[in-house]
Amino acid sequence: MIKVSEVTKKYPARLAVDNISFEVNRGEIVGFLGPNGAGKTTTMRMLAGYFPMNSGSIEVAGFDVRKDAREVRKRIGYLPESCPLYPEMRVDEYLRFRAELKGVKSSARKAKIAEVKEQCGLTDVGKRIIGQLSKGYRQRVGLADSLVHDPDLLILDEPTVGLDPIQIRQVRELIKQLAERHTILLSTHILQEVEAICERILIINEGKIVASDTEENLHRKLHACAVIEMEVAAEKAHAIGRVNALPGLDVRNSNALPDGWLRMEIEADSPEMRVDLFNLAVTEGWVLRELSEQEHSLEDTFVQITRNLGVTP
Ligand SMILES: Nc1ncnc2c1ncn2[C@@H]1O[C@H](COP(=O)(O)OP(=O)(O)OP(=O)(O)O)[C@@H](O)[C@H]1O
Repeated sequence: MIKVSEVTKKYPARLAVDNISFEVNRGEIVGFLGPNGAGKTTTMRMLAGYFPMNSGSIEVAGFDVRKDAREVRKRIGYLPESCPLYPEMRVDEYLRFRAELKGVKSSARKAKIAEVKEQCGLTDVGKRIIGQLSKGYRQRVGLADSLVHDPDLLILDEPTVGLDPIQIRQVRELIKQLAERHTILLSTHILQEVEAICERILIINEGKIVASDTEENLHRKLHACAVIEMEVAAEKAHAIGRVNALPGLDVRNSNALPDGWLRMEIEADSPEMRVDLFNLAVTEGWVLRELSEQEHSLEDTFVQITRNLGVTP
């Protein structure tokens, strides 16, 4: 659905996108992640045909963004970061205007507008003035606008930025529903958003694509070893010495707790080494009250990927 090949974009004082290539398949929901200034918005604007690139090529549904801009725009629904709505217009009026501009046939316009309003939960606010709506509702109007010409592909740039937690949840639910019928590329720096919505993650950092995989695979690639948390009733120096004496296990943090308990964070070659630790506790006669594998969050993974490149997100 999207094929980006060796694309570069330079601003006068900054190389914003540096020779990136990636693909998005039809039906996929891909999260486009990156720290501030990484190049997400610039890439999305180029994809939507709003920004020229310096070199490389972008195809959307087989059409070249530069040569067949009209065909590409027909197939893309683009929700920019700050949605340029007309605040003095009423919702219905605005959607009619946008549908006309996007070439929706006049005979189909009324039904299409009703459909996207229904999809975006706007049915009751058609007569309201956009500038008087809450930010969450304005965002829905932006989404309805991006859908009105029935595009195959949705490009959503930080769709929940500035919304309150309830609105964020509603917009996420809406995006999930849209994902049933559309291919979606969604930029965000909110990691929970990616976890909640996306099937695959593209990470961009300093204008370069540094990772592209499912969340699970990214975790697996980055965290080949495991961290095990263990709490035992044992004397600190002795217990650490005994754990470290086992091959493939290394105590990286320890904390003596009240009542003689000791908490250890142990790096292990594999999570299965919890069995070795259990056997050690039995042999040593330690009372054991916790033995668990630490979960890696997407945040850990993201920080590690960007830190590996010498950048703090
Ligand atoms: N119109 C512009 N002129 C000059 N430099 C720009 C322009 N737009 C963006 N930049 C710079 O290009 C780089 C990439 O910006 P971009 O907005 O694409 O990043 P982003 O990943 O979307 O960031 P954010 O998460 O903060 O929105 C940044 O260093 C930014 O300052």
